[in-house]
Amino acid sequence: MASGGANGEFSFSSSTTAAANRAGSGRNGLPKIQTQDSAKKLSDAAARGAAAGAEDLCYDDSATPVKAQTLDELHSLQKKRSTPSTPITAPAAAGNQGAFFTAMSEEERQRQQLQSISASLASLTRETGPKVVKGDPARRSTAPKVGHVEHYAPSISVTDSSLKFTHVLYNLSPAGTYSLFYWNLGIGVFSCAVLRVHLLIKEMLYYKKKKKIAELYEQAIKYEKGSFITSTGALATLSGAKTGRSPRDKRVVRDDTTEDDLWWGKGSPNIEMDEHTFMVNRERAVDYLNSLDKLTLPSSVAVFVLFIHADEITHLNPDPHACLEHRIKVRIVSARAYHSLFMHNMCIRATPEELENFGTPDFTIYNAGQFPCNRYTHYMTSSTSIDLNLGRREMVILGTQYAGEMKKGLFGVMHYLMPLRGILSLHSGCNMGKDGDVALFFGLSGMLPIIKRVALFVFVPYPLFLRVLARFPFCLLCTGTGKTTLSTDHNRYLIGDDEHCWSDNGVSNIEGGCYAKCIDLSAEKEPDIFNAIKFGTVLENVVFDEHTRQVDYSDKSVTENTRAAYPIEYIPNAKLPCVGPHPKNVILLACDAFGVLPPVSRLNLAQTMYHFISGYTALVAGTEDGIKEPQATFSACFGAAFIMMHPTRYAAMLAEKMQKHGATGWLVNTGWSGGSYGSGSRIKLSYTRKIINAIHSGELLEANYTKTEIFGLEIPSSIEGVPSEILQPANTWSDKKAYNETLLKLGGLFKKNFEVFANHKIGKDGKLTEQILAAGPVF
Ligand SMILES: Nc1ncnc2c1ncn2[C@@H]1O[C@H](COP(=O)(O)OP(=O)(O)O)[C@@H](O)[C@H]1O
Ligand SMILES: C=C(OP(=O)(O)O)C(=O)O
Ligand SMILES: [Ca+2]
Ligand SMILES: [Mn+2]
Repeated sequence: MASGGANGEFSFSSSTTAAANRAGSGRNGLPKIQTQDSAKKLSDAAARGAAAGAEDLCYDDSATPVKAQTLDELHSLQKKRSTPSTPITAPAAAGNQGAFFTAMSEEERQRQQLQSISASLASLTRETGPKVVKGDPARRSTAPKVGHVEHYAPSISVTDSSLKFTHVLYNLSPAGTYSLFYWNLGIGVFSCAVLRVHLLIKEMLYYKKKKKIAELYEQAIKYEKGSFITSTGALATLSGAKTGRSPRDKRVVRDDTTEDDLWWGKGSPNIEMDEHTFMVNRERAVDYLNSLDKLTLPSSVAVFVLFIHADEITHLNPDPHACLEHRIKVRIVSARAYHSLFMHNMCIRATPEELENFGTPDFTIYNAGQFPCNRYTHYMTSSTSIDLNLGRREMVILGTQYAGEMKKGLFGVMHYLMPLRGILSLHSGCNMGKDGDVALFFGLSGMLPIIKRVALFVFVPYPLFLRVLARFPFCLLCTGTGKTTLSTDHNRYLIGDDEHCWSDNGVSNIEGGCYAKCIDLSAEKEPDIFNAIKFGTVLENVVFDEHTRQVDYSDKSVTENTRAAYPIEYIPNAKLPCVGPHPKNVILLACDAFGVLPPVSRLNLAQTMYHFISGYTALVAGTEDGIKEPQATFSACFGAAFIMMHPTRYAAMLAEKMQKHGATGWLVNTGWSGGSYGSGSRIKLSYTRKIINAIHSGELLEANYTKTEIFGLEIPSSIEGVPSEILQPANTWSDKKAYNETLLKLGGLFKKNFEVFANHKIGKDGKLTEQILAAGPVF
């Protein structure tokens, strides 16, 4: 089946003799491409239909059943002792938001912003846009400023919702803080000669941010049960019944545009819906949001997802806004301050000037997560639906409050838009050494228990559905593979922990913040992440001591997927702006709970592609009777849940870029050693860090290698600081027979998973294709 680039140097042919070429495809088996300008756009026809006969690839997902049966129980889990006693009183009227801009009259600016918000919230079928009022209804003292738009409606009828005001909180900012910002800027300009410029930027961003955070905290604490300030100043919150993403409820509108560009059918993560159903859900979300007393729009209405082209940014240029070419202006409309603060932290924050000139958003998210979708609506299979409409540039969220849906939803949008521009979107962490050497860390999302028996889901009307969710008999628990943990490295500059782009000019972060797992977090093992949990950080689903407000990171009472979302400048050595040159090392992370993959192996290009397309990690299945066993998971491109086009399209782009820029591939097992889950143990994080250091420094390129059986992986004989015996998995298993059986079992699973990719032909040259097919396990 045709799939891939019209210009493609890369192709996957259905060669069955590929294995025969294996011997010749050692690590030097592939010549480097010398092309100068080979960032070729791959044909739009690439993705379609390619998955025929595929197994379902989208395994790395589904929402976590929360460990509570009622809302009260959920809230009681969060705190270690009694119920909260501190009365929350509304702060004395902060007055209305101050005027920071003089170019346009404040009056006019507000009127325009309110109108734009009203337009976003307008019902498309009934009355005009809602009357939008700025400010918290509880604080309002003066006459409200009202924004209102006329809307072309097929038939206008008036309902109660059109008679009420919708209160909108945005650009939450007590007047005066900006003067601090400008004061700081002044000092900054003065002391520029002595201070590193990026430190200044960090500080300025900090002050700019602070004002917004304070009010979002107040809103959360006042209106959202389960919101507390922890001992380090973070905002602890609960995400409700869903404590992980729900990829099986992620739907994409299939229309004329997406029909050709996107990957549909078996194996694809894009579950289709039609335009009409999208509009039904959109209307449902908008009606819900308008029925509320107030809405919060994060950090002002305008949150930028800023995406920068590295070429126009020399690495000393501190201005992250220098290049606007690939950024997308996103408006997030949500009911919860928690969601606003989350997106404020995770997106690239706009400057005051950008907010002033925000105009119409490029993309809008309607987050009505507290409200379920209606199962009588066509296509709906549960009370959760995350709906993407690329044509309308909108996303609607119903039935899940897990904030990660928003960030990963936008990632999906980038996975669509960027490849169309010849830019590769990556589900990877990224950091850079002092000498400018960049490393990418690919790995599957972790901590996403899979509900296996979805059929057991019995619909009970909200809010009783918590009871049902708690009763899933079987789920898979997996841990993260290490993107966030390993890219956050005290000796290197952090470019980002999760979502990047690789263009002709280098790498850039899509986001402006990090989303770290907190389970078992410790200051000793992960100091930078630990210290980033402070004022401004959103702390999801953690348990804390009611009196000391100290978080117990080992407590899994609410969920194992506890999370912290913080702005990237909370990491002391963040690289701002978050861009870097072309990667030198591409590290594929797998948490192998079978314990048979080596802690590190060097990959040739064909092997890198094989493992990139496979996207392996292992989950640990927990059953009701407490038996736990590893289960292989394959997720193409280490993120099948987020890609929009066929995996081979991204893989071909990665191969081309790695060849062109001479990047080396590595496979790092951050999982088990000395036996499978249950008998062996997880490789120590300190060892993995030593291994990663040896990759960064170039030490590992110089090592002596031996090749393994079955997978044909090249293992170094020694690494400074790591016991040599653990480098060869065979040595660490006491039961050699069990080792061989497990190795063969895993090899078989890889083979079976890859079958579906064997029939892909991209472009004319089948050479790399054959090599990739030969680069998997052979036995
Ligand atoms: N050897 C190891 N390498 C990497 N992470 C480890 C290791 N051992 C334990 N961990 C833990 O595993 C988790 C990795 O998760 P994370 O870095 O968030 O993954 P991702 O960002 O890829 O989803 C962290 O909680 C980390 O502390
Ligand atoms: C951000 C997420 O993933 P990760 O585990 O890759 O950090 C998520 O799943 O919500
Ligand atoms: Ca992820
Ligand atoms: Mn992560």
